[in-house]
Amino acid sequence: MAAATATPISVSSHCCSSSSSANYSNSSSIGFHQNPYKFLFPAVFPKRNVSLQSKVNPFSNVVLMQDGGLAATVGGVENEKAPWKKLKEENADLSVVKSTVSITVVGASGDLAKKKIFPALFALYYEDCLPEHFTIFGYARSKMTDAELRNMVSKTLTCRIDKRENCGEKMEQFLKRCFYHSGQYDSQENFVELDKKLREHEAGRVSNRLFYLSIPPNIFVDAVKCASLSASASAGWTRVIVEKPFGRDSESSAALTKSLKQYLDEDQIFRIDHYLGKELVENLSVLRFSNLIFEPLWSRQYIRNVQLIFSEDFGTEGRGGYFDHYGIIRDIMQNHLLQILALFAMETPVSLDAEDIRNEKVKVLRSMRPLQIEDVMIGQYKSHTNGGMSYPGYTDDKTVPKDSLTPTFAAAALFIDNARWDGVPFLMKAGKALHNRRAEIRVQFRHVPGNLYNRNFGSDLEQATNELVIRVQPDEAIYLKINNKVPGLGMRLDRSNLNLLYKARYSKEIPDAYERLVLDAMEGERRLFIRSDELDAAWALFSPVLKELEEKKKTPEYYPYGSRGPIGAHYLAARYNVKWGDLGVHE
Ligand SMILES: NC(=O)C1=CN([C@@H]2O[C@H](COP(=O)(O)OP(=O)(O)OC[C@H]3O[C@@H](n4cnc5c(N)ncnc54)[C@H](OP(=O)(O)O)[C@@H]3O)[C@@H](O)[C@H]2O)C=CC1
Ligand SMILES: O=C1O[C@H](COP(=O)(O)O)[C@@H](O)[C@H](O)[C@H]1O
Repeated sequence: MAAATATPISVSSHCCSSSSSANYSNSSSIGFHQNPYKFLFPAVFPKRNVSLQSKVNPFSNVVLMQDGGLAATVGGVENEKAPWKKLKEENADLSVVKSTVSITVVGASGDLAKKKIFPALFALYYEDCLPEHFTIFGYARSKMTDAELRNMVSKTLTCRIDKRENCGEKMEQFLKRCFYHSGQYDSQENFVELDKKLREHEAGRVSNRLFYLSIPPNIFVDAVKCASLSASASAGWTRVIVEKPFGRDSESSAALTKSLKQYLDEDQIFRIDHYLGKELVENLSVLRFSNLIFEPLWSRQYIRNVQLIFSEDFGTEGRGGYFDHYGIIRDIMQNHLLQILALFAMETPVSLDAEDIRNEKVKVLRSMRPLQIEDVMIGQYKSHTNGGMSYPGYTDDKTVPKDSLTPTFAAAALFIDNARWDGVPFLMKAGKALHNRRAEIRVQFRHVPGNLYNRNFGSDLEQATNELVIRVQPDEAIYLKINNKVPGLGMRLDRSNLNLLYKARYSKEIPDAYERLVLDAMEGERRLFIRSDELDAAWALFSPVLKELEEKKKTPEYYPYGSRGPIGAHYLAARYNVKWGDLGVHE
């Protein structure tokens, strides 16, 4: 980062309206070797908003310092352009900021690359969120020319930008920056070839390199080794985004971390959990820490239980081979739902800096009790016929063993043994092939003591419970269920929702989680990525029970494809005097 004494050449700008306390200093992520240029050549990225203040006023100023650094302040200038673009327009001296970013999608021929990564990169390009100089390389074993990669990418660019103005033109420009190199994941020679091509495109600029590992986990380490030894940036930073799964238990996860750290420093590793990039998950901290009305209620004193619910209305279609080795607990609970739980339950961090937030998340995870076998139930979907349509069971998938006991559904009760949350059940429920697709957090508050209106609620006091729902997807919303009087001369009570429905409140589309996360990785913002100690703490909670379930060959409770899931989930909740909030008529 520019020295505090450097004189700013005033350039104000704004690009992406994502919040971020991004760190441009590059001081801790500087390639595999010490980088002598680190303070002189930060990557030229559109600086995003840096504080909560900028959430309210989502525009940031980017200041080019005379020593070539970029600094950001929060300002009020509405300017949708990227800093580098603005710099150019204002004829600022760009010679000091001639750096470039090369993004290599390793596993470019695969499902995730097509479905998420290339569309996210294009969306970032469309929104002017990528730096002026960038190159994208696809890398995989499949033989492809640049033209074939571009064709593949253009066919699968079904992103949210599709219908926007100039989309076709932008896409053409974008595709011209995309290239392909075919190679093995364990061949240093092939990565040397990649390095050579990258250098040609970098054309002598200070290069920063981002590798996105979109490959099966068994080849993560090979690819990291080759990228590290043969294709890391010589002057700028090198970072690697790693996709889950990060192991399948504590031991394998620790082994993976150890292997990765042979070639990378911890701060070069960006372990992605795409749920952390979802808008409503990002908003969780804002909701808690910037509204006086919530934080005082955020404890065992007022909260009866918290529910983290994930459901999908499709099965493992096409991913059965992967899924059968992991199951729903590892696929969804140990990562996505637990990450949300940690953000929900952590203490107030010292600041919004990545390390402060991650420190608090680790603390809360380490205060949790490892999941006990009696506090978990598992299910598996079976085939079902409805209205002449027939839906396959999990084991009908050809890539799944016929006798598989892998859970496609699970419900669990977790506890945080600290002063704030002692005794409050945190219930998780996750399943595939259910009746709807949804991810949400439900917070059920305690009953009003000595409620004057008790008799107006009849016998079911549950009806009167206040509930805060944070619907992560679809139809992103935050709503609070309250009790009110029905207008009229009588005294009849009703239950209503105070509803912040995002699509009604905001016309701007919500970016895909991958856009936010890829941009964060390029900016060196680690807040939404998983640190290794977080990962260890997360596995410590689930590994023992996963082992026990497997050793005991616990049979899952079968539920029909498209149903609301197994009955056992209700019994589990009932043990803790909880009713799932997503089942009522007034969901
Ligand atoms: N797909 C998804 O929705 C999600 C995926 N993930 C994770 O992202 C990563 C990539 O996922 P996805 O794209 O679905 O994976 P794929 O199975 O599509 O694999 C990606 C690429 O890796 C190469 N590959 C596949 N199997 C092997 C193998 N056994 N040995 C060597 N290379 C192989 C193939 O490229 P080629 O043959 O050309 O080399 C393939 O195109 C995985 O870690 C996955 O767990 C995480 C969340 C969601
Ligand atoms: O990580 C995963 O997430 C997807 C669900 O992601 P979403 O953003 O579409 O909700 C899930 O289907 C997949 O099994 C899992 O690996």
